Amino acid sequence: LPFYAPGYKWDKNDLTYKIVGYTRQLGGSTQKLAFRNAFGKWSAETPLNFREVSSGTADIEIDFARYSHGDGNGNSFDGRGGTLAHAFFPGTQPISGDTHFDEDEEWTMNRDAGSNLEIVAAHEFGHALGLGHSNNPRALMAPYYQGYDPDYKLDYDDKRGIQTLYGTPRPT
Ligand SMILES: CC(C)C[C@H](CC(=O)NO)C(=O)N[C@H]1Cc2cn(c3ccccc23)CCCCCCNC1=O
Ligand SMILES: [Ca+2]
Ligand SMILES: [Zn+2]
Ligand SMILES: [Zn+2]
Repeated sequence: LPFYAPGYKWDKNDLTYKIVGYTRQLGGSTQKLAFRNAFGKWSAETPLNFREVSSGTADIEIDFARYSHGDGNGNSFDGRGGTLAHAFFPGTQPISGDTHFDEDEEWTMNRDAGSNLEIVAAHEFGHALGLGHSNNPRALMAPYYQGYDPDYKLDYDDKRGIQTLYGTPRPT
């Protein structure tokens, strides 16, 4: 079970997220839905709940940025292609859990072109919850974007990693 960052996890099940910035390439409601669905993949396998907030601070802050954008030297984006997005592991820093998307990518939804925002978001949120990369090429947490899949889902590997951190859903 080496596929998660040892020690980094949230110590609560109710997490908040805030969409700080949007891309101009997709409608705002499309982006909200993409993030909601991406969080839903993880909440379906754990006791975690995600709530969007529009003011104040949140555990996970989502934004789009390009090249150097103020979160440390090694974290600059690189224009179209290359790195698509990145996220910070859970923790107590303001940047902990934050997720950034490279604005220079072609962000798409529901079509086989560019980079699918929901799938990339689901990968990044895995990091924001404490997962590292998987060496299973079929896993969502694999380090390479696997292209558009209208029926993408968590691989067994992803479920095993997240449940190691947070356990399984609790009966309501
Ligand atoms: C998993 C994904 C959602 C997030 C990861 C980054 C990541 O792990 N974030 O948490 C990502 O962007 N991986 C690169 C890895 C990568 C592939 N190449 C690269 C060329 C240069 C730099 C990086 C890459 C070859 C060319 C293809 C470039 C376009 C696709 N890019 C990738 O798959
Ligand atoms: Ca890029
Ligand atoms: Zn960043
Ligand atoms: Zn990653």
